[in-house]
Amino acid sequence: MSTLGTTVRDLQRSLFERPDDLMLDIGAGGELLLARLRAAISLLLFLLPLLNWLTDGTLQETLAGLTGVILANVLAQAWLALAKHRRRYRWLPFVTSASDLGMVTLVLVLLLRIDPAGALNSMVVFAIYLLVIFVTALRNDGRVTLFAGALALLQYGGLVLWTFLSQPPDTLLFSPEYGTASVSNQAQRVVLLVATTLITAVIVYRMQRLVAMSGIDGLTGLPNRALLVHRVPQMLEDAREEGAPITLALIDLDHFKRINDELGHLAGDRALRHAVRCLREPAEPGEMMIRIGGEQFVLLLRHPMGTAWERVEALRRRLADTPFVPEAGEAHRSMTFSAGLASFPQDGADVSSLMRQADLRLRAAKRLGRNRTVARDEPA
Ligand SMILES: Nc1nc2c(ncn2[C@@H]2O[C@H](COP(=O)(O)OP(=O)(O)OP(=O)(O)O)[C@@H](O)[C@H]2O)c(=O)[nH]1
Repeated sequence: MSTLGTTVRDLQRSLFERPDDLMLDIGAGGELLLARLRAAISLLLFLLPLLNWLTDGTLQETLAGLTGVILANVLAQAWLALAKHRRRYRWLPFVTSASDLGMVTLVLVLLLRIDPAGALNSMVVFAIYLLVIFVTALRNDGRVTLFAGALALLQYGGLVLWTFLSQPPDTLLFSPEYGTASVSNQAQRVVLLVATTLITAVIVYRMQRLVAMSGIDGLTGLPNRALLVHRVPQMLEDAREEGAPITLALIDLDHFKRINDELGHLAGDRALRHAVRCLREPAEPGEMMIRIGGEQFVLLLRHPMGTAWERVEALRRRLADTPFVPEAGEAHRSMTFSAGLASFPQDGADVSSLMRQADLRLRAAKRLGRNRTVARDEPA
């Protein structure tokens, strides 16, 4: 029961809360993929007015179709340009979903004027509502899925209601090609919209869980090495464009083997969690800590070298002043770390050169007696 409760709470969080930056970055990749697909499909749509003209359609119909397709292409190109932009626009998935749904509703309104029963019974147009909701899963953001589902319900439900209410009483909405549009078959479609929204929301939730599981270290709850490889290069790229400073600190706990040897591996795990709590609890905005393996961590600071050194020194003193208590009543153990710093772009233009430089300085810190932060090259 508690597992079910936890799942429901997690699901709620994934649907209503803003996902973290990693999730949003993955979603921005999905948005770009979708924008490319939309642009390609919009180009293909030019075939429709052409075919209409070739198959003896009226000039008025062809021109109306052409105007619609041009509008779809202009929008698709605008969304593509925004999705490609370096700056991630957090509102973009909401606006593009609304625009896609708006286009479907526009087509439906035009069809309703010609053949109301045919418009309401057309499976092709209705299926596009379902597709638009379904592809929100690529944005990795439950709020976008709920938004698209609610908007589709509002627009489609509104059109159905308006169509039925605007008919004279006892009129049968019938189309020779599409049959009768009845209240019950329209109600089924509304249920289908709700079901698609819920299924898509669950897919988003599962995708978020998978990303979290593959990118988070189970022992400490910190992001793991995967984040260093996938996210930090983009962070450096953004810093380069903005001319913002970034300093990478490579942190290694001192004599950690002794804790394991003397107190056992489980106490060693608790000591690791204790150290991480000490280093994380006063986290500054924009600061990111990654467990890259064993008792080694990378701390990314949005500061130039001098300020970063002061910050890491403050953390070092904090850990040294907060002893680890293995079990209630047992003797306290003092813990310390050594750190090597490298700043971007002076010490390296990419993650591996920054790591190499920070590692050299970390080794120097260990050599010089541990429990210190080294920010310059020391003679070997
Ligand atoms: N309990 C526990 N121990 C770990 C974990 N990961 C790595 N270790 C231990 O961390 C210790 C690292 O030892 P060393 O690399 O020799 O370094 P150290 O003892 O910290 O010494 P210096 O780094 O030279 O100060 C090893 O005993 C590993 O078994 C973990 O997740 N849990």
